Formats: sequence, structure tokens, C-alpha cells
Amino acid sequence: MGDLSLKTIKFINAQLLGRKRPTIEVVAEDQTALESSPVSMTFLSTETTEEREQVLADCQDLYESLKNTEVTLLKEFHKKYLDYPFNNALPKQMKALDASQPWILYWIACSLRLMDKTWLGEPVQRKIYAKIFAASLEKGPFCGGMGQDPHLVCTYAAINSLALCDSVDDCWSQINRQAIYDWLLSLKCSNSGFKTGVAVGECDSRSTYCALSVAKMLNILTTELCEGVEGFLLGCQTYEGGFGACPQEDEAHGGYTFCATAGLSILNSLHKCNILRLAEWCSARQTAEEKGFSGRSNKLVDGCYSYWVGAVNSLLEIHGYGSFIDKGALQEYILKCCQSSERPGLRDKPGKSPDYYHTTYVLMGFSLTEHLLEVTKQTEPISVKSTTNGFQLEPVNPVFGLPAEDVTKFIDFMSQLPQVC
Ligand SMILES: CC(C)=CCC/C(C)=C/CC/C(C)=C/COP(=O)(O)OP(=O)(O)O
Ligand SMILES: [Zn+2]
Repeated sequence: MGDLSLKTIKFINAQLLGRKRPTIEVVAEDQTALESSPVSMTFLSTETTEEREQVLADCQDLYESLKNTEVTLLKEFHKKYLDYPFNNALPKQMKALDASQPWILYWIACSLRLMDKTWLGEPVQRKIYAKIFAASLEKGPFCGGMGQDPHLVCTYAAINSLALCDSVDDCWSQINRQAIYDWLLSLKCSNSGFKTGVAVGECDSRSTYCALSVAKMLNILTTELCEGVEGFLLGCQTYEGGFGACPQEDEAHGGYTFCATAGLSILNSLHKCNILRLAEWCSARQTAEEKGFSGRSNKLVDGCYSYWVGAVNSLLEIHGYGSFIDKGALQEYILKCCQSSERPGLRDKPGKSPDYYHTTYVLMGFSLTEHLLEVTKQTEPISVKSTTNGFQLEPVNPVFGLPAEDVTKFIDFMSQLPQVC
């Protein structure tokens, strides 16, 4: 961040909020040279620009037809979609998710809990707990399904799922924190990032965030585990301001930007990245026409970035830099373009089918637009609570991707257990 003062950032913030983004004008010193240049500038249409025309038309049709309609979240309707797998076998097109079982459980449990605290009842919590522990007999680290190797990203989803099972006695104390800690240490790479598995697995900002989140949630985040991680994550910021998967070599992307900035927040180091560029990048993700976010430059709007990018904006907000997005416009995209009264569940964009992944991240993104979050403990910049009244969803903790209250309760519980490291 260097020497940019908070005042300067707030000024730039006000400009961005006014949606007067700085434009770059290319002016040739010698105009005649430009005119006689043999290079002609033609804008070619690409597959993406053609697809965007369609998305734009679909969104505009919806905005037009719902112009005078007060649209709310169809919570009871979406609940039907989320309850379905607990009463029926999963549809066969979901067989490909066999290696992502903790993810499906996390998405469903989190969505239910966000819509109504009471909707994740004890019987369903018991099923989630049984399923997660059955696939990992050592009770951590966790894998995607029975007989598979432990995987960092699945362990993240498993811990987040278990954090939602607060009505199952002894569920939290059974988690094998010692085994998870030793395993996390063994995943550390020479560049200080974490890889997803001991034998094979990618090492990037996503897996590194998962390691930090799991360790923070379980209260096993030691100096040894954190050594060099800040530098690894800071190295993933690109010239655009967002973050990529790996240091010095990647395109900025919403998913990886979330992972890197949430990881830096856990390390209490977010202020060390280039905040100004990050804020500009966040603002640039939202289009005036569709009103939702894209995940990277020149790509299409997609409901899941309501969380991946929305959470980055919330992190900037709770760290005192302000907000750089139009929350009202994002709400409109979610309410009018990501849900339809024809099918329960939330979706990426008009024309796409709902799925559990998008249902969760669209709902979490919506929650972030509703609540003003504030830091609760000075020493813990990631412990947040909401100051807003009159909302449709519970507040979300933008670092862990869970309802704020569940995070606080789980971490408080873990901090009372004996140290394992
Ligand atoms: C905690 C955790 C595991 C976080 C993962 C975050 C992450 C990397 C999300 C990105 C996922 C995604 C659907 C990318 C799509 O790329 P694409 O090229 O299909 O889509 P695009 O056109 O929108 O870029
Ligand atoms: Zn998506």
C-alpha cells in the first residue's frame, strides 16, 4: 500500500462509487502520424462478445418485465431444492460430484442456515456428521468420498460443514486436530504455499487459503505454519489489482482474489497488498448493464462472483477502506436474474440451471449486500458481526464463507481445547 493515506483512498472510493471509473485516453502526439498509420483498429467479435450480447438481452428482458414488481428472495421455494437430497437419491447427473461430497453438504447446510437458522435441523445435521466422518475414519484430514485420499480443499469443506452441526453432541471435539495439523505441515511447499495432497496436488492461492482457513477455524495456526505464506499470497496480485492462482504468472480472477485476500486477512496482512488497485479491480467487475459481477476482465457476468468478489469488497469495507461496488444493483441482478419462480435454487445467469454451488454463493453474496459488518474484537480483525436490521438472510463472515455467528461459536469452542502444536 505504500504511503497512500486513508483519506486518498476514501476520495478514490467516492469516485468509484459514483461509477466514474478513471478512463485511459490514448493521445498521439502527432495526430497525422496516427491517421496515416498503416495499422487499422478493428474490433473483432469473439465467442465471448457474442455470448455477452445474449446475456445482456436476457437480463434486460427480465429487468423490463419485472420493472414494476417488488421481488424478494423466494426462500421457501429454494428450501425445497436444498431439502431434496436428504429425502431422495441424488439425481444421476450429479454422479460426477462423487469426489466432492463434503462440498455438497457444505453448500446445502450453509444455504439453509443462511435463509433461516432453524432450517438446518438436528436430523439433517446428524446425517451430515455421519457422512463426513464415515468417509474419513481417522476423523481428519478429510477426503471427497469413501476410500479416497485426504484432500485440502475437501478438508476445508468438511470443517465448514461440521461447523454448522452445532446440535450434534461431541461432533466438534472429535475432529482430529493433531492429525490435521501434522498433515497441513506436510503439505507446505518450498514457495511457502500449500499443496492439496501429499502425493499429488496443485499448490496455489486456493489451496493456501483452505489451509489457513482450516487452521484458523481449528485454532492450530502456528508461526511455523504461517512462515512465508504472506509473501506467497502477496506475490499473486497482478498488475490489474486482482489476484491469480500462483505468484508472478497468472491472470487475476474472482475466485483466486477471494482466496488470496481472505488468506491475507487471516494473517492480518491485507493492508500490505496494493489496496488501491484491488479496489479498482473490484469496482471494474460490476457492469452497469447486467448489474452483476464477472470473475475477470472481458468475461461474462456470473452469480457466484456475488460472493467471490463481494467478499473481497466486504473485506476492504471491514478493514476501513470503504465499499467499491453498487450493492443495490447487485441485489437486483440476484433477485431478478439468478432466481426464477419456475425452478427452485439459484443460478449463474438467465438460461442456466440452478445448482448447489451457485445457490450458496449467490445467497452469501446477497447477504453481504444486506448487512453492514463490523469487526468485533480489536485483536481479531476477522471476527465480524452485523449492525443491520431488516434483512432476508443471516450475516456472513466474508473470510470463512459461513454465517458469522457459526464461525464465532466454532472458533470460541476450538480455542478452549488443549493446544496440539
Ligand atoms: C474456497 C475455494 C475452494 C475457492 C475456490 C475459488 C475459485 C478459484 C473459484 C473459481 C471457480 C470457477 C467456477 C472458475 C470458473 O472459471 P471459468 O473460466 O469457467 O469462468 P470465468 O469465465 O467466469 O472466468
Ligand atoms: Zn459461477
